[in-house]
Amino acid sequence: MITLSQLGFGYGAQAPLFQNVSLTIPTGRCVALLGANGQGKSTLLKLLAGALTPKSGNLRVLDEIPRQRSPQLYQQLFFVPDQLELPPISGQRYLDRFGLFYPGFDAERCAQLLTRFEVDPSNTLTELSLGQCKKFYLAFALSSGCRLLLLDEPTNGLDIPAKAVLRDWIARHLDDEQTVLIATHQIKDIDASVDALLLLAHGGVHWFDLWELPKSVAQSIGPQAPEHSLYHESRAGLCHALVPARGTPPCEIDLELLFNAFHHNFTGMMVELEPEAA
Ligand SMILES: Nc1ncnc2c1ncn2[C@@H]1O[C@H](COP(=O)(O)OP(=O)(O)OP(=O)(O)O)[C@@H](O)[C@H]1O
Repeated sequence: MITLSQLGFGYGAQAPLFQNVSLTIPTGRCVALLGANGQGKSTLLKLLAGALTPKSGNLRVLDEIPRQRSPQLYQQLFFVPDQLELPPISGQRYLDRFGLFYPGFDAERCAQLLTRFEVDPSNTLTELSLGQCKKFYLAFALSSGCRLLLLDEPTNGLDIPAKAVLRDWIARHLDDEQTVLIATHQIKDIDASVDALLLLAHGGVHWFDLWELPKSVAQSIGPQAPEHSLYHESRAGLCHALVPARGTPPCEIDLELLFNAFHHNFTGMMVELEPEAA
């Protein structure tokens, strides 16, 4: 589905953002792309979408080289950027015109989503609020039938009901042939929907399969950090810790805790949890 081999990229003369990154993202997964500000989340999505050219290495997306921007790839790849610029036409006209480009576009599903998002497609796109624009474009993306959806901060500007609609759609309508990559700082908005993480930290890209993770790590909450804690932090007077699983029944891991552990480059944690490449 997506393969990065020895990928390198940096802007101009700036220090490289990615160096020798090799990774495979399998088909059918819903992946949260996490990283502190400036770690390269949007850049990675733009590389995958063919908007930027790698400086070294190889990148393949749906068996294509994204930078070649083939119509075959773009019929199956939908990129929702953080900032949208839509033309001064009605939403319906936009869908009638650009929906034709996507063989799997489902106009009925799009209309249903727009109703659930409470966006009227007869309105002119340039007259929509930021959140309404986001909802419109997300409804288009989610009903495009594309095999790869790249969503950059999709919940930014969305109201609370719309976030629930987004989560529900991902849980119920994503099929085995579709992959979703979601760059976000709002992991709690989508944590129930994702089944893998890509963490950008310390110049590396770390893959976590959330189906596999509970086999190696567990979470404990108590008055103090357990002796074998890999990482812990205090929240409202209680200590939330990540500990080696050691045969304990699998439990849900707080993804913010996991992110913080990596962000603070807790060396023991990195050694214990460094995942196998997918
Ligand atoms: N067009 C550009 N030209 C030069 N540098 C850029 C450009 N776009 C991004 N950068 C730099 O590349 C780095 C990564 O930017 P990017 O937007 O990919 O990070 P991000 O992880 O998405 O950040 P954020 O969480 O703040 O959205 C930043 O240091 C940024 O300043």
